[in-house]
Amino acid sequence: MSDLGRAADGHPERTVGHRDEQGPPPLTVTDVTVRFAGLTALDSVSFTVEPGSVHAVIGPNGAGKSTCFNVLSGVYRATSGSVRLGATELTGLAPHRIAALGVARTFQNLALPPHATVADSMLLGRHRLTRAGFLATGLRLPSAAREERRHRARVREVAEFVGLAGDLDRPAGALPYGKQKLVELGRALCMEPTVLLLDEPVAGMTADERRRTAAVVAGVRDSLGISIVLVEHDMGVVMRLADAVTVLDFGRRIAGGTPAQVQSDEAVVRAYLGEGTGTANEEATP
Ligand SMILES: Nc1ncnc2c1ncn2[C@@H]1O[C@H](COP(=O)(O)OP(=O)(O)OP(=O)(O)O)[C@@H](O)[C@H]1O
Repeated sequence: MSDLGRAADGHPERTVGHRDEQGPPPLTVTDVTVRFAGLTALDSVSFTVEPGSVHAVIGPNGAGKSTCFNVLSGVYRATSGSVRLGATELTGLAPHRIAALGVARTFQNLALPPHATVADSMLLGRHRLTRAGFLATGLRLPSAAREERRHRARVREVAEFVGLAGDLDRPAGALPYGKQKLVELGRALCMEPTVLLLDEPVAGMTADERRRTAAVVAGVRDSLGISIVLVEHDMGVVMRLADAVTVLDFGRRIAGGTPAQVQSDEAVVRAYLGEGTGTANEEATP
């Protein structure tokens, strides 16, 4: 894969890179249904994540967002329907196979090794790209050392992109929460994904951290051309970042379109009002 693109904060010195000419393939969700012992968590949901776009999946509590995320990442198996990346069927594949096909994810709750440095945490993302076997690495053969140097250089580039260049040698667990979330994002980027699945990336963050993270996510799309699926409660971030929005309610897709379209959609407003948390645009300014 190519160099990283311009950093999300628009840092002028960083080079703009390009992904391959064709960009990532579309991620197509078709008629996905998930049932848990009598409860239909997703009911024939379809949407397409266009290449290089941010596609948000929103909805009131219990709407099926997490279930949808878990189907895309392979944690849950759809009862019926399909998920395809380009022509490749992802339905029923194990999470590591889906990751190996270029669909990386972050977690809603932090999933970092507590004492590892930022660099080592992000290096974990390079695992599937590592060629040297255990033996070569264990024996510290020159080929393995060369490969590790290459991966560490890449980790540095990614760290710079997400704004963590100054934190590489610090224990990830000692960083402020917002930065720890960026380490997770960086680790996912280190996998060189074509699609990034973000599970509530700004949950629990301060306003400043939210803004910074949103800028990094926008940079991932704009500079790297990676498609992003964003499951997020923060409407301000969704409305600012998303190119397209799918709205779920009680497991059904009740609306889809641009942020402006879904914001004024009656069914969407009703769904959010029904939850008693206000309208979909209540939190429009993060
Ligand atoms: N593993 C499971 N077993 C049984 N039921 C589940 C499971 N996971 C989710 N559900 C149910 O499926 C429905 C959809 O839940 P889901 O967590 O996908 O919604 P959500 O939109 O992510 O909600 P929230 O915003 O509260 O996180 C809910 O009724 C939930 O209780």
